[in-house]
Amino acid sequence: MADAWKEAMELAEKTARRAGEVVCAALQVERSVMTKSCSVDLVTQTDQQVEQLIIQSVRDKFPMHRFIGEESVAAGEPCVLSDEPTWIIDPIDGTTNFVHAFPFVAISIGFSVNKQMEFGVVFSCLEDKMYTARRGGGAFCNGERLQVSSQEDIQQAMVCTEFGSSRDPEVVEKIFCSLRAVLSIPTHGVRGAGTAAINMCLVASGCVEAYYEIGIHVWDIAAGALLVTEAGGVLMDVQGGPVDLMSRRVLAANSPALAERLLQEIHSFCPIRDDAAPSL
Ligand SMILES: O=P(O)(O)OC[C@@]1(O)O[C@H](CO)[C@@H](O)[C@@H]1O
Ligand SMILES: [Mg+2]
Ligand SMILES: [Mg+2]
Repeated sequence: MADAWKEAMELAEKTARRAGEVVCAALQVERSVMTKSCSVDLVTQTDQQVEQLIIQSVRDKFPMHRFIGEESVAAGEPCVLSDEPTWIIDPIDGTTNFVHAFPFVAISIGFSVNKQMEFGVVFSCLEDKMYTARRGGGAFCNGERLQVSSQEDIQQAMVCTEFGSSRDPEVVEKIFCSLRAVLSIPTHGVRGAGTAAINMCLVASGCVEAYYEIGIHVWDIAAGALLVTEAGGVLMDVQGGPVDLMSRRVLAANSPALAERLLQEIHSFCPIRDDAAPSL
């Protein structure tokens, strides 16, 4: 049976690669750094330029499709996931890495229909790694099939998480309490690429057994979520139960058992949802 979204997925890969060229070129020149929600929540003109490049490329081919783009939302566009075909875009995941030329920077493009992810594309442009997943079609990196780790023992697991961009003392305390608890299980180690999208690709690749974070946004994880499940992994909320892409909480793991063990150590909290009505 023909794949209704084959052309769209091909466009996503082609556009992610073009966007990666823009990001790599921008790394060679001075970068204009601005801030959003706080002094450490960074954005650059390149983020905005890349998002517009992706949206325009899609609009030219699919004028009726909808968008949830990180920088469009920051500029006041609604963050609403409907049943309509919707492109969920993080033009640069790892902007802080990009500003510091820390070599993990990704373009993340997820595609949803009827609130179900149909494909995900994450281009780690400094590594030249194109991660792709099609619902029911598997997950790949540069054409090589991905499979999550088969490690079942949490005490032999590597876990990814991030410190995030909140510097609220209560949030920082919870992040460090979770970090201490996960490390003290003990696990082999905790790592963070500085981008949720690449952290989820590392789970899908079997390089780490799990990734959790509270504070991410739907555009950080939409594409990576499908990569994880198509590579045989699982997604959960950090307190168990099904993942909610708008909740700003995610736990991705190689197996339900390891996820259930890990969530016992996470000190959770509830950020304002991505789809929450804007405060007056
Ligand atoms: O604003 P960006 O760069 O699109 O994304 C923010 C982000 O990189 O920061 C977190 C790490 O603190 C990641 O989980 C998340 O992907
Ligand atoms: Mg991001
Ligand atoms: Mg971003």
